[in-house]
Amino acid sequence: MAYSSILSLLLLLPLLPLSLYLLLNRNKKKKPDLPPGPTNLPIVGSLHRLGLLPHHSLFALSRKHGPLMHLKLGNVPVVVASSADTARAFLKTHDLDCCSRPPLTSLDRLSYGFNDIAFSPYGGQWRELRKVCIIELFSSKKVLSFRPIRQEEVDRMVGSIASQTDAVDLSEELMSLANHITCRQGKQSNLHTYVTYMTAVGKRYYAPGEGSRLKRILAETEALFMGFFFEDYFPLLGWLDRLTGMRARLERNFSELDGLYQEVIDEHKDPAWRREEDREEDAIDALLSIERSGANLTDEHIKGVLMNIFVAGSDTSSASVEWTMAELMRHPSVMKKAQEEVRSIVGKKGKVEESDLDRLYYLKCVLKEGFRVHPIVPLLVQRETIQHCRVNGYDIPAKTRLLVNMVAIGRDASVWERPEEFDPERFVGSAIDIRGHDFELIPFGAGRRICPGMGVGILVVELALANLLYSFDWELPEGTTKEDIDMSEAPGITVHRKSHLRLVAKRV
Ligand code: HEM
Repeated sequence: MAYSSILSLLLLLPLLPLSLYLLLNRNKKKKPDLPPGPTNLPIVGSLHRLGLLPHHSLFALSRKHGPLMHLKLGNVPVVVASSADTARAFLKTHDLDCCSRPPLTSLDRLSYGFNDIAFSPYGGQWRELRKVCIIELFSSKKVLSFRPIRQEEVDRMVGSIASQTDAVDLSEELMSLANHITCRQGKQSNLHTYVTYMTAVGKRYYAPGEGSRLKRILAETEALFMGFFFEDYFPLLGWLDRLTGMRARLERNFSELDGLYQEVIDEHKDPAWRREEDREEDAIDALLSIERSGANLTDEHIKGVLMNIFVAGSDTSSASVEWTMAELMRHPSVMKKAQEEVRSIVGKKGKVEESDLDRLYYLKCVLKEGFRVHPIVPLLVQRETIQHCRVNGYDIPAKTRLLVNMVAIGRDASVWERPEEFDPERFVGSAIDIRGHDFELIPFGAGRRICPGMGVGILVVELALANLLYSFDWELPEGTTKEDIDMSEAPGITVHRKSHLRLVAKRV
């Protein structure tokens, strides 16, 4: 008996290492099968590869590593979607797994601890705030009710351009248009201001003096959004942000913006202001009355929403028209065709109105091509995965940052013929739309976090461009040719031209 036990023990002996291996690895997780990507250096990962225009650096990397790429920025895992298919996988198939936002240092501070829509993590609070704002700011009824204001401001821009004999700074005119629409001044005095087309910021912060103040503050906000904070990539080194001065800059910008928002809120809380006869109820009133009703909404949420509107609502529309006008100047035959369309459809009426826009088919093709070649928010707004998902057979762990690269998607040679060329004809007869269903072209994003201002953004851009083409013939300043037009980009979440677009406008 003892002999047979010893024998079976001896026979089992070779299996011992295998059993030990299985025992030791029982609780170990399988290593995730991550998408391919560049080799990451210790500590910095691939941060050194990004440069000032990360959408272009990432596009170059995706040509080497493919449409789904994994890399590390500092300590942080990042995936980059660079094709329509991978964008669809993240923003449609796995939208719920990927619809949060990363808690970046600057966003945290400037959104009052994520009490906003654009930068707050996915959850009940974001859903509530987005719902209120969609009803109060972005519903078709609201957008329609602000139509006269959009028209008046576009007319004002046309008048201002017509009054200039030298080359016009079109970038400045468009920026001014977008800001006027956002911060619409009231009829009477600067205290008795009334509704804006979407918020009601009250005073004309873009008026001389106030305007340059707002512009400077917002330029700094943009710079801080793109600024490098150690905390975001190396959480243990967050204290270095004090040494670099970034923390102090952030605090300064925060308190300037806070002062501005507080003024708007105090004004709306003032009983005299509230009784003002001429004043229609606006979004701030609506948010304040929800606050008064005891709902879980505070002044900080209202300030967070104001920040979103200042940042997301104005320079996006102006940049879209600016880039498209620059391309039209480089492509005179396209300009001519677009002008012929708008002039023949609108006739001798004197201006283009919103009711004309539906008939301007070629103009819409021109704008689509503008968005394809120059996506204004080229990496959308960074997202963060909420839970693990599998895309294209690869693991995408929870808490991975997601970048969707619109530059790569817009120049994907397997989708677009001659992708480097600006040619609106490619959209003639094409069913591709820009409203978040066709992932080849999603300038407003897609899925749950799609831009809620898309409807109004499209109207402003179409109305402004149509009137510029209808009212003027455009020439380059004397001594310059179309080859001289500088098409370089300035760094930022929203991509602007590096140099202002200056053109000579001839009234027709
Ligand atoms: C041509 C004009 C515009 C463009 C190209 C644009 C583009 C975008 C893009 C790409 C996103 C990110 C979407 C995503 O993550 O999937 C976004 C988000 C957003 N946009 Fe716009 N936008 C424009 C106009 C506006 C306007 C006029 C407003 C409002 C005043 C606005 C308010 C917002 C807000 C609040 C978000 C955050 C949505 C969320 O996270 O839930 N945008 N926009």
